[in-house]
Amino acid sequence: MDLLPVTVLTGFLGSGKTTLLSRLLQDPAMAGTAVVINEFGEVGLDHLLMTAAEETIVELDSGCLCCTVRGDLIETLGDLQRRSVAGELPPFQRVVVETTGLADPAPVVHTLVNDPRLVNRYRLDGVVTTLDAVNGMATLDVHQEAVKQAAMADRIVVTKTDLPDADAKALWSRVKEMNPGARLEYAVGGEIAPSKLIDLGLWDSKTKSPNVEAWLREEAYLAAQAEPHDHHHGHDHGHDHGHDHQHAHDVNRHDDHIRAYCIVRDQPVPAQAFNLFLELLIANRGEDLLRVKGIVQVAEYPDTPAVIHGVQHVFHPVVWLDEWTDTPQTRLVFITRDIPQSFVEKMLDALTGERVKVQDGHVVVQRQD
Ligand SMILES: Nc1nc2c(ncn2[C@@H]2O[C@H](COP(=O)(O)OP(=O)(O)OP(=O)(O)O)[C@@H](O)[C@H]2O)c(=O)[nH]1
Repeated sequence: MDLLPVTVLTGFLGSGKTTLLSRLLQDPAMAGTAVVINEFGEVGLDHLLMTAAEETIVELDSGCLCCTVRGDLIETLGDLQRRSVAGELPPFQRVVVETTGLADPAPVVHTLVNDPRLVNRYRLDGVVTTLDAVNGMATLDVHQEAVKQAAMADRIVVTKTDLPDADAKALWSRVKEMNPGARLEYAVGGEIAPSKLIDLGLWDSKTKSPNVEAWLREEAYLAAQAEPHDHHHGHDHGHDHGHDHQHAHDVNRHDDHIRAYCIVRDQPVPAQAFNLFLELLIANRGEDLLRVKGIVQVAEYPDTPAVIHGVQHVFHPVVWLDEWTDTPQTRLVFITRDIPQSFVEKMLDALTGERVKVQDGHVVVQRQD
C-alpha cells in the first residue's frame, strides 16, 4: 500500500499559512487533500474535507519538550483513515497539517516519522514554512520558534511581497544562510502552484523512484559554505578539512546559532560505527540537530546507498536504495543549533576512520602509538 504523503505547513502567527492553504486547496491539483488544523477557531473551509485536532499535549517524564507526544494528531490521522475506509469520508490521497504559528514544528514531524500507528500509513512529504516579507526579519530576530520553523523547512514561501515595506531580498539571504537546501518560493495572497509545495520527499511520486539530488541538495550547502557571509567573517569553509567555523556570532540573533553544512566522505563507513556515530551525536546534541539528511555508503553493503533522515533525536528508519545513480560517496547535510562542523567531522572520523575495526559485533578503536 502506498503511504499517504503528509505536508507540515508551518510559519509564524499571521505569516499567511491559512491564506496559502485556502488558495492551494482551490487548485484541482490538490483534490483529495485532507486538512488537519491544530487549533480551534479557524475559519471553516466547508467544501473541504476538514477535521480539527485539539491539541492534547502530554509531556513525558523527561520534561523534554521535543518529546511532547501529539496524541491528537495520531488519533486524528488514524481516525481520518478509518472513516475514509468505512466510506464515511471521501477517499483522500494527501494530508496537510497546519501547525499553530507559535508551535515548534519538530514534535509534529517526530510523530509523523516515528509513531508506529502512523508510519505504516503516512509518510512525511515535506515541511513548508511561510515567512512574511514585511515582518519576517523582525520575527526572526525575536522568536526562536520562527527561526526553527525556517531552519527545518524543505520549502520556504515568502508571503506579502506585494506590500510596500516588503524586503524579500534581505529575508532571502538570511534564510539561505540558515537553510541552504530549502528552495524559496514567493506567494502573494497565497497564489502559488501546488507543484512547488508537494512531492518534496525522497520519492518522486510519478516515477516512483528516489530523487536523491533534489531531496538532499548538498551542492546548495557546499555553495553556501564557500560564500563569505554578510555578517560573518569570510573564511575557508572547505567541506572536509575539519575547520571550525569561527563565525562572528551575535548571540542576540537566534539564527546566528544555526549552522548548516555538508560533510562528504569517500571511504565507505562500517555500519555499526556509523550507527554509533549517530547515537553519540543524538545523545550529546540531539536537541540541536534540527535536520539531518544523508546518503551513506555502508562498508558492508557498498552497492546499495542507505538514506538517513532525522529531526533532532528522531530518525526515520533507514531506507536502502537499489543502486547508486552517481558516485558512491557518503554525503551528509546538517542544520544544527550551535554544533560546529568540526565537532561532527571529528566524531565521524574518530568512529569510522581507518583505526576503527568492527570485531565480534563491537566497534574497536585501535590505539595510535
Ligand atoms: N497583502 C498581503 N496580505 C496577505 C498575504 N498573505 C496573507 N495576507 C494577510 O495576512 C493576514 C494573516 O494571514 P493568515 O493567512 O491568516 O496568516 P496565518 O499564518 O494563517 O495566521 P495565524 O493563523 O494567526 O497563525 C491576513 O489578513 C491575510 O489576508 C499577501 O501575500 N499579501
